[in-house]
Amino acid sequence: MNRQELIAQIQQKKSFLCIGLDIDLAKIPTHLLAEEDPIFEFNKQIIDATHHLAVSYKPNTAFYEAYGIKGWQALEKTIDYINTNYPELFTIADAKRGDIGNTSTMYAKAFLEDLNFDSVTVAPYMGSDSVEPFLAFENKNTILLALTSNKGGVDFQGLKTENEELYKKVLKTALTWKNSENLMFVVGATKAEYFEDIRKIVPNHFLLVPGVGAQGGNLHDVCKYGLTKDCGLLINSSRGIIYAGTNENFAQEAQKEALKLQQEMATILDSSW
Ligand SMILES: O=c1ccn([C@@H]2O[C@H](COP(=O)(O)O)[C@@H](O)[C@H]2O)c(=O)[nH]1
Repeated sequence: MNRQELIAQIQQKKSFLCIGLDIDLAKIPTHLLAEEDPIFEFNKQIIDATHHLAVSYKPNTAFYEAYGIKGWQALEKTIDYINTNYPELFTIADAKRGDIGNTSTMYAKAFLEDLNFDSVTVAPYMGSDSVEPFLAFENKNTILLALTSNKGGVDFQGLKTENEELYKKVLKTALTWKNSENLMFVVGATKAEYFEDIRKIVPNHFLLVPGVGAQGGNLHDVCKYGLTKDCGLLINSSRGIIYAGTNENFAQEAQKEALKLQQEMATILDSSW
């Protein structure tokens, strides 16, 4: 999917919501455990109930890898289901990969080619040659960790190097890499006070913003400086939406939570566009 298609979808749905599919078998309704593939069945019902309110879905691969081969198969079925039934949706493999060049090429192939996600999250720690194999994929996005939502995110990302914080150095350096137009950046909603500075460095790139909902980040605080003329934001909520209900009505409960966020987003977009 290209940038214009993503922006068109945001405008049409008045939403920049990304729903996280972080499946924990201990948290899904117990009646689904009798299904042959409970993870896929859960995802399918969540996606069917919320696809008109969201522009993106983000399975975090940890929640699939943890269930071995069955988990990986559920991930494959989930991405195939989205690509077949809702091809307009922007898909993110939240895998946080990155390694020496030839290994990164294999990671990129696995997520962007074989599984056919639109994007994958990547850690910048190993530098340019660990990220450029991802950036080489046409019409795909590499979402680089910049300033993460967790408390310890600032342990390293906030360290000053050459008189500026490491996360700023990551943003500036990444812009010099080949195919940098294929970059997006992860910035946590819990770090809203940093968005003004971040937008000065990356005024046009999309930011994937996790941390709204269960982690306590606030949508309006993020939008104050994060929003651009093209929106420029994908706001992720995982647990806050998918585990809103615990019984047979779980998909409807998830839809209600997604609708609340979408309505807030529509108000924000209406007042800024
Ligand atoms: O800085 C980061 C980067 C990634 N994440 C991931 O996003 C979701 C958030 O889930 P919630 O349930 O909405 O808290 C999860 O997959 C994280 O691993 C993040 O939270 N922060």
